[in-house]
Amino acid sequence: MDLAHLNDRGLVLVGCGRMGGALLQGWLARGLAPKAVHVIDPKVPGWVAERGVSVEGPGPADPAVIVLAVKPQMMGDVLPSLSRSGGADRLVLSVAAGVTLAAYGRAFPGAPVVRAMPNTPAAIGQGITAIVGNDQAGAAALDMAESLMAAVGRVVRLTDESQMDAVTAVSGSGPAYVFHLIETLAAAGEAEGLPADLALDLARATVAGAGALAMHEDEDPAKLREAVTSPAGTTAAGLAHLMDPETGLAPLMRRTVAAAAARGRELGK
Ligand SMILES: NC(=O)C1=CN([C@@H]2O[C@H](COP(=O)(O)OP(=O)(O)OC[C@H]3O[C@@H](n4cnc5c(N)ncnc54)[C@H](O)[C@@H]3O)[C@@H](O)[C@H]2O)C=CC1
Ligand SMILES: O=C(O)[C@@H]1CCC=N1
Repeated sequence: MDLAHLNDRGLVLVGCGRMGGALLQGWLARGLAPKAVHVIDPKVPGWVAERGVSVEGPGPADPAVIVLAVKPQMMGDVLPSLSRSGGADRLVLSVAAGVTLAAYGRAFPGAPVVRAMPNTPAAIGQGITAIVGNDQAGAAALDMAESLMAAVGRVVRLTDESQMDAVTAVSGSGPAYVFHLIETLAAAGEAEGLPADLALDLARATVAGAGALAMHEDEDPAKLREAVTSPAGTTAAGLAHLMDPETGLAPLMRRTVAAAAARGRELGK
C-alpha cells in the first residue's frame, strides 16, 4: 500500500458496514493514518471515531481513492451525490456485487474504476478478492486497488469483467454456503444422537481443519477426499448420497452458484 500517498491525499470510505469496516480495520492495521480516512455512513459504528478516523465535516478536498462499500441497491442514491468527486487521478474502488464498471463510468466520467469482490473472511485477514478495472484503470490504479484489498487477504486479477458475477457467486457468497454446510453437518450429527454443542463443535472443527488441509496440501481436493475414503467404509457409504449425480451436492451446487450469478447480473441492470 502506498501509505505516503494515501496519508497525504486521504481516502474516502462510503459505507462502513461488515465489508467496509473489515477493510478499514485492515488498512489501519497496515499503518494507514486514521486521520487520512474519511467515512461517510449514516450509521458509522462507534469504534471508527474512537480510532480517530474522520466521520464529520467535508472530508479531504483531493482524496486519492474513493471506496464504495454500500449495498448495490443503495448505489443509485449514493453515486449522484459523489459524482462530482470523480477525477482522472482519483481511483474509485467498489466492492458492490453486480454494479458494472459502465455504471461507475457514467457517474465518474474519465475516472479509473476498479471493481473488487472480497468475502467475509476478510474480517480476519483471510479473504480472497478478485479485481477488475475499466479502461482508465492503468497499472498504478490496479496496483493501488490490489494493495488496498490485500490488507484483508489474497487478491487475484480477472481478465474480463464478465467473470465477476461467477466470482461473486463462488467466493463472494461462498462463505455462506460453507457456514450452511457447518449448520447442516451439525444438525445431522444431532439427528444421530449427539448433543447439539458437541455436534456443532465437531462440524465447525472439521470444516476448518479440512479447509486448512486443502490449502496446506495444495493438492487436488479429489485426492484429499479419496484419502478419507476406505473401500466399503463409512465415508463411501456417506458419499454415495452426497455424490449422487442426480440428487447429490454437485447438481445442488450448480443450481446454487447459477442462481447467485444470475442475481448478480440482475443487480447490475
Ligand atoms: N457481506 C459480504 O459477504 C460481502 C459484501 N460485498 C458487498 O459489500 C457491500 C456492502 O455490504 P455489507 O458490508 O455486507 O453491508 P452492510 O449493510 O454491513 O454495510 C452497508 C453500510 O452502508 C451504509 N449506508 C447505507 N446507506 C448509505 C449511504 N447513503 N451512504 C453511505 N453509507 C450508507 C450502512 O449504514 C451500512 O453501514 C455490498 O455492495 C455487497 O455487495 C462484497 C463481498 C462480500
Ligand atoms: O449477498 C450479497 O449480495 C453479497 C455479495 C457477495 C456476498 N454478499
